[in-house]
Amino acid sequence: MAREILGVDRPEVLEEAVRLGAIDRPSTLKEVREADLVVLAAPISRIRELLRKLSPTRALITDVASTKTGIVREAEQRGLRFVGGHPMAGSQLSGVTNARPDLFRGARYFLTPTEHTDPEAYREVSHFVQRLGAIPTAVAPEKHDLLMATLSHLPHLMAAALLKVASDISPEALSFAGPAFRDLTRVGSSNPSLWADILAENAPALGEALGAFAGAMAQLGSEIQDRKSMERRFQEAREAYEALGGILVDKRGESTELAVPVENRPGVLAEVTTLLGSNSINILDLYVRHSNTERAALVLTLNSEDARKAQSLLHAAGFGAEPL
Ligand SMILES: NC(=O)c1ccc[n+]([C@@H]2O[C@H](COP(=O)([O-])OP(=O)(O)OC[C@H]3O[C@@H](n4cnc5c(N)ncnc54)[C@H](O)[C@@H]3O)[C@@H](O)[C@H]2O)c1
Ligand SMILES: O=C(O)C(=O)C[C@]1(C(=O)O)C=C[C@@H](O)C=C1
Repeated sequence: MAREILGVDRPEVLEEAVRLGAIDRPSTLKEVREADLVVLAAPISRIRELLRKLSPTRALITDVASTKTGIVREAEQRGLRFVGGHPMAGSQLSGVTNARPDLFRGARYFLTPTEHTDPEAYREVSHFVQRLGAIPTAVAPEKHDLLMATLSHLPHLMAAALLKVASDISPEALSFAGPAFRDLTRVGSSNPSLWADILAENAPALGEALGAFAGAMAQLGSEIQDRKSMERRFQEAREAYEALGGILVDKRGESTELAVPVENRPGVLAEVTTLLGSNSINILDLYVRHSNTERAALVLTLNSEDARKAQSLLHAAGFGAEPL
């Protein structure tokens, strides 16, 4: 039987989703109660409301919300066939126009089963996640929320705080900011109502994370004139940074990181990406390693066969390109 993807949202969102090919046709909550799989991708407070509106149903339901404990509890209280989910992918952008088919490729995707989760339901959702190109990772809902408090929610609060501190200096202070400030504050432009929802939902765990952060800042503050201990702190920070998980590339296809040193000039990123794209080389992940404002290295993650091809194409075009 042919698969059909239905969407439920405001009419203008559904119209755009059909135009982009994200859904086959608009639908209603009543109709999706009969679906094989329902993915709830609304703000957290709306997801709780949707769980209530969908009950009772035998459909397998999952969600993508950034916090898990409250939603999983609500679904279980309603006796729904539910497996909580949370993709560690996305951006500060929102709305269907920013949807991308490759958004989840290589990303970690948390699933939060509990002792009440039907193993068959878990297998089905896990299979769905793998079909999106993501890597399912099981974790208990409470542990998930504790981890996210530090790894996602605290950085969003920090971005808001940094932007406020700089804006308070003087009206033009922000216009003088360099790459470090920009890197640290990107998520400060995230959707305000979505983030108000996420932060309120995870307030207890976030309180702990904020306390730990305030303690760490106070400690650093007390040591800033002690060069030895500052050096040790930055050495520790550097080692922790090296251990950061980035995009998870599917281990079935071996991958290689290629560093491409470039000058900071208009169009340089487009030159590299167009060269690779026009030779059918897919960039699995990309980040910029800054050294100063004149030069930087583009670090490209490619599958190993593509990396060899990319290296010779880049050399022929006058770029350096060395595996890391
Ligand atoms: N943006 C990210 O980076 C990211 C990453 C992982 C998880 N999430 C989670 O994904 C969820 C959605 O976030 P987003 O960034 O995609 O937001 P978004 O604003 O892009 O999309 C949310 C959509 O939900 C719709 N909606 C709101 N109430 C609804 C209802 N009652 N019924 C049907 N549709 C409704 C909105 O009209 C909108 O189209 C949130 O729970 C968020 O925590 C976001
Ligand atoms: O990259 C970003 O802009 C994000 O905010 C993505 C991000 C995060 O890493 O914190 C934000 C919220 C989601 O729940 C998952 C991922």
